[in-house]
Amino acid sequence: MNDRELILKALTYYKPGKTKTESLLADLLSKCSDKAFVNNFCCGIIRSLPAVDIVTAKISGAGEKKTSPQLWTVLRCGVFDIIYRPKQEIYAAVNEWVKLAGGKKQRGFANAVLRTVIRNISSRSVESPLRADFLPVSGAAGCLFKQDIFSSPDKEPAEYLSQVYSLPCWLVAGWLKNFGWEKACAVCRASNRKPGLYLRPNKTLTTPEKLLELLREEGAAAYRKGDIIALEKAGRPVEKLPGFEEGLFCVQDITAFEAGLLINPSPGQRILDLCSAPGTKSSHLAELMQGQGEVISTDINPARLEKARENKQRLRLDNITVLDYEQAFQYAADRQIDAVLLDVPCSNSGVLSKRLDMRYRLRPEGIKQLNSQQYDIIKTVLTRLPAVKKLFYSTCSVEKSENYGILHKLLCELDRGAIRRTKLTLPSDVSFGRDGGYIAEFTL
Ligand SMILES: C[S@@+](CC[C@H](N)C(=O)[O-])C[C@H]1O[C@@H](n2cnc3c(N)ncnc32)[C@H](O)[C@@H]1O
Repeated sequence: MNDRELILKALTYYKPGKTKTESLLADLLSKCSDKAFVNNFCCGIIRSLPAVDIVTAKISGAGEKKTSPQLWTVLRCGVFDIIYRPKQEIYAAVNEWVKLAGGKKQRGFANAVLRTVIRNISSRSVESPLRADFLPVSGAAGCLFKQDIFSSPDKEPAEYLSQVYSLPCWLVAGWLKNFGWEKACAVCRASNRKPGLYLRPNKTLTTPEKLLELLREEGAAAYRKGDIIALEKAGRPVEKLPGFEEGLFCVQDITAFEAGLLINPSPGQRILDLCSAPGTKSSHLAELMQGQGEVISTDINPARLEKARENKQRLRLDNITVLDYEQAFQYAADRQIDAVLLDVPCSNSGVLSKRLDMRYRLRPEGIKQLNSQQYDIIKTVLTRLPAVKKLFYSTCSVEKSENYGILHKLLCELDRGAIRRTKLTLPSDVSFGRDGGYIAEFTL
């Protein structure tokens, strides 16, 4: 099977929100020949399926229910190639997909639909303001159609953004309410970008300069952004990069890195990281403490906590104590704790570009459930470790109810304590991009 046949086979049975994209991709990548093409194509199309389906249905009159799964997938792949890969020679791309449509009748149908889509496009790559005949693809550039395809951004802004960026309408409506039009558009764009990969050098073992040199010597395309290294092209899995086994770096986005800088623990302090797995923030705190003091690292999920143990070993950070959940509370109760970090489970709405499936799984009820889980995690600390006075609460969500909303509710109910500092970062696609996230320091 060639790469397109493999993609077609995998995507024919893809069910948004149900199929596990990670396993789908892992399986595909183990069989294909051009890994970068297959990975980019599949991630791109999975992110954009609703927009692709709207274009296909509107222009051709064809619908998912009226065609076989294989034929519908051929149309999806063809439309995606036409719109989202504007550098591709258009008819060559279409022909490749048409060939895979099945018998003569199906091939004729796919050919007719894809050529109708092409005829309805005035430009595959042009900068335009957001309009009902425009589908943004990358930054301000996108595909301009000869007819209106989407809702009017002026009359139904949430509907429009939800359609062109393939995001749930209720989620976009919340962003519009909380951030306004410009910022909500930027969050939508960032949620659909191909995410950048950043490495945090382990400063107890190396420096950003030395790590950069090592990576470049081995052929990786990388550059420094302050203390972080942006990896443009690794050419291999992260675990195979030079310095990984030796613990010289950890994969971490700039936003999560800045959360560690905000916590800024001093050497000699003792910090409890209660939701620590797989240990990325724990290791950053331990590094910032220059190998002194102690980070107590635990998590309710033992399998995930094992990853934190592995990371501690790999990064050679002796000032991290990884303990099972119950054991960690007993250990912490007998010691002075300077601060607790609660990097709680969340909707991931700030990292949708990385969590490909999340946009199809998110529901308002799900966020309400997370809210009570988030609240309960803080309450557990207050009940079980009453001597703790300083806490950091963080998420990779940009939803108000998961961030400020939780802390506000808590402090109102307690009628004591104060929020000292907060930092909300919206995801961005500007210069290599960054995740969205929230961190707050509060005291009791
Ligand atoms: C966002 S992840 C943490 C990421 C981690 N801080 C890092 O930087 O690598 C949230 C974690 O919270 C854990 N978790 C969920 N409920 C919890 C609870 N009640 N107590 C402690 N941890 C919990 C999950 O198992 C998950 O590993």
